[in-house]
Amino acid sequence: LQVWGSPDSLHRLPVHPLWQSPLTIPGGTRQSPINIQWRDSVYDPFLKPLKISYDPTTCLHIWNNGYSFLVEFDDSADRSIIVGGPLENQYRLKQFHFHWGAINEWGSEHTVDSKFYPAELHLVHWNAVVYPTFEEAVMEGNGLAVIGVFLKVNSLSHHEGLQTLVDALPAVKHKFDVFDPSCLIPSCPDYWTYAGSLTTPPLTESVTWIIKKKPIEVDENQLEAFRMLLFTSDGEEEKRMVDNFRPLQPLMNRTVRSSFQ
Ligand SMILES: CCN[C@H]1CN(CCOC)S(=O)(=O)c2sc(S(N)(=O)=O)cc21
Ligand SMILES: [Zn+2]
Repeated sequence: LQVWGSPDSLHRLPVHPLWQSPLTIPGGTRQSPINIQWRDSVYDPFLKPLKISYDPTTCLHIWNNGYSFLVEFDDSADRSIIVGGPLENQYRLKQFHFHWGAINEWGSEHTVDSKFYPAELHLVHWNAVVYPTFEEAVMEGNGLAVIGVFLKVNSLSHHEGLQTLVDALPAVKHKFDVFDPSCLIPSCPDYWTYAGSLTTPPLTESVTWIIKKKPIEVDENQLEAFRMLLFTSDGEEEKRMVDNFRPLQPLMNRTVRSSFQ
C-alpha cells in the first residue's frame, strides 16, 4: 500500500544540515528533484531504449560518505557504461547510492503524481567522451547522467541483489569482489527523462535524469537496514541516517519526456 506523502506530514521532518536552506542555487533554472506529473509528461517517439552494460568486476567498495551509503566503481576505462536513451554520448558508471525516509511514507527524492516512494536509487554516470575528468563533467550541462529507480516495499518480495548490499551495511567499509548493479534496475524499459541537477551540493545543473517508471520491490527488513546507518562518525552523538532527500524543486520551463505512451 503506497501512502501519499502529504505536505503537512513533511513539515515536521527534521532537515539534515546538508538539505537545509539556503540550499538554493541563485538563478537555478533546472534543479532536482521534481514531481513527475504523469499526465504532463510528453511521449517522445525519438527516445531510444537505454542500453546498460556493466562489468561487475569494476565494483570497488561500499562506504558511508555521511549523506548516504555508496558503492563506487572503477571508472578509469569504458567498462561499465550506459548509452542510448536521451544521451548523445556514452556515460561511465561512477557510483550508486540511495535516498530513503525514516518511515515508508516518504524517502524518495522524485515523486510521481505527488506520491513519494520509501526510497530511491541513483546510479551516477559521467560523460568521459567529452570531459577528461569526472570533476569537470560535474560542472557541465551534459556532464552527468543519473538513472533513478524507485524502491517500493512489499513484505513478500525479498530482493536478492539488494540483500548483497544490505549484508555489507553493518560493516560499511566493505570490500566487494563483484556486484552487478543492473540487478537493481527493473527490466521494464519505460522511463521519464528531464534536464536537472545534483540533489546535493554542489547542486550543479549537469544531470540528465533518467527515471525508471517501474519501481523495484524490496522487503521491510531491507529498508530497515538502511535506517540503521548513521550520519555521525564514531564518538559523536548518534544520528540515524534517514530522510536524506532534498525537497522538491520548481519545474520552471522544463518538459518531462517519457519513453512510453
Ligand atoms: C554527497 C555528495 N553527493 C554528490 C557527489 N558527487 C558530485 C560532486 O563530486 C565531486 S556525485 O556526482 O557523485 C553526486 S550524484 C548526486 S545525486 N543525488 O544528484 O544523484 C549527488 C552527488
Ligand atoms: Zn542521489
